[in-house]
Amino acid sequence: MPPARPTFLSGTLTPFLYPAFFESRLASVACRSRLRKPFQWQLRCNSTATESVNVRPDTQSSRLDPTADDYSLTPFADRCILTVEAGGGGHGCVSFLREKYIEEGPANGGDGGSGGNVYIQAVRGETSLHKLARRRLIKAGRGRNGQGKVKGGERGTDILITVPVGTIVREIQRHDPIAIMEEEHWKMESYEGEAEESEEGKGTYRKDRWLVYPGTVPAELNRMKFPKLPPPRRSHLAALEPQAPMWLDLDQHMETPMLIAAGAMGGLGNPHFMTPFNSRPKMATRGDEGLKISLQLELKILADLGLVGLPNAGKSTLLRALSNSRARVGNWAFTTLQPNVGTVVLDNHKGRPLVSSRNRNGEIRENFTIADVPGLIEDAHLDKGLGLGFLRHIERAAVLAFVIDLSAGDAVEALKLLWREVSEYETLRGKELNAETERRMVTYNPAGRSPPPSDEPDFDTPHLDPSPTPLPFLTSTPISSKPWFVVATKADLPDTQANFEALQDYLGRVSKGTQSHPSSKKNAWKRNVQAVPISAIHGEGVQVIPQLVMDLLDE
Ligand SMILES: Nc1nc2c(ncn2[C@@H]2O[C@H](COP(=O)(O)OP(=O)(O)OP(=O)(O)O)[C@@H](O)[C@H]2O)c(=O)[nH]1
Ligand SMILES: [Mg+2]
Repeated sequence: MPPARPTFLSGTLTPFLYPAFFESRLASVACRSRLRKPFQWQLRCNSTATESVNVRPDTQSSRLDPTADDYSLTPFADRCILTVEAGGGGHGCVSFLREKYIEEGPANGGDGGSGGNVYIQAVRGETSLHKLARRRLIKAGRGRNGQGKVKGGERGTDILITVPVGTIVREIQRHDPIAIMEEEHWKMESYEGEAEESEEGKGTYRKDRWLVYPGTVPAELNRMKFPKLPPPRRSHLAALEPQAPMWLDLDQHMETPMLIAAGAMGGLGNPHFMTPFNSRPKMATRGDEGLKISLQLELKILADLGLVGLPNAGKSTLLRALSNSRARVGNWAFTTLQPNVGTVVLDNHKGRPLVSSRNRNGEIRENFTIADVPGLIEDAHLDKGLGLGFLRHIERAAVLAFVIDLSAGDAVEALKLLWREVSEYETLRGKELNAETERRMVTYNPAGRSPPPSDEPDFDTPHLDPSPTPLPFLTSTPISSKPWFVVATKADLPDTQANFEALQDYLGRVSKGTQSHPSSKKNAWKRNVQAVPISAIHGEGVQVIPQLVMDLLDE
């Protein structure tokens, strides 16, 4: 008599889970996938229908059971430090009208063009910051210099930085040349006083601010009377810049870019310095330097679904089964060494969507993303294996799927081990956060005493530090309070059914509250925790996952 059919999310289980079925057909595939490890090959194939299996290991690979060299590696970075620089202004021009019969015409030098602006835009479809991580400096174009015949210089080219939705932009340090010039200007104003004012508002020659007529010799330069420097000017677009220090949470797709650094103003041409006493001024001002800001970009949300599992559990195969990803799959631990983010298309606009769901803004969801991270091992929270970096990625997924290999021993124990690591990490992060809050706490400082030395970032440094200290990692929702479910994989292998039933029974008790949550955290999420049996290698059982993820994303 066949064993009783267990009920699952979709009602009944597909036939691949039945021992009689896989012994005759699927064991051949299992053997092939294990051929790359000699011990397992012997173990497995001794027990099942090995004689009928005549499969050469690397010739019959499929998309879901690829050979180890059939993969594409997508570069990935979830954090980067970047310096953005607004374009500097072009210089003003010193020129005079020259025409037939007008030998010494009036000044006609044009103003310099303003520098290009730097914009940022969060767009759907981007999943990584690796392109920006490669470029440490992003600079907008400089304005062109003014020309004769009162021709103004051309504006510098703007730069648009595109980042994935869910990026947090934090400022580390900034160098604002206009702020420095403004300060200098007001100091001069107050010190010089009226005595200087009466002297025709005379200024002095400064090489960094003035440009003189080409060919002016030093002796002539000493005799030249320079007017007072004009007050520093900011582009009117600077009013649209976010307030300093910048902290942007770009958690939505942006239709239009946002300005983060406005280009500097161009210098003034010589007609600006004409006076009744000097109709042919031989000086113009230089263009201003652009604003420089060091920014730390970090992905707050890595993906909608994060796959958590022991090494070799089948996470990358599951990612391949759900998306078009070509993540590397191999029958050994730590095949995956950096996160792979795949996109599951729900609606390709070619008929009825796979799942119809709307996000919090009411927009129809066309896809969702999955992050396949390297496997966790015992004591991963102590940075063992590939350690803390990957626990940090798990922290940034909205929903978690614990991938458990049904053929690798007690599934409940495996789940408990994973949760233990995750919750230890959560405790560690909590402690780090408390220390950080204490450090930033404002202490009462009675008037008259000098304030304690501050280690806050300096927001107006004369020169930017080329390799600034990174800011602490962002904090997000505690992992245990995220919605989660279990993907019980390799259900096509023999003797996995009892293991699955025990797992389902355990999760039922956790949901009802008769069993403590595997993380042992108080506010842990445990509303109807589901277990989905699948065979990722055959793409069976995975169809229910998109709907389940959509339901949990709406939680
Ligand atoms: N029989 C069977 N084998 C599977 C299934 N899913 C994955 N495998 C095999 O299990 C092995 C490991 O699969 P991976 O997807 O690389 O596992 P992983 O969890 O990504 O491993 P790491 O990247 O090392 O953490 C491969 O040989 C797969 O072919 C399944 O559903 N059934
Ligand atoms: Mg993998």
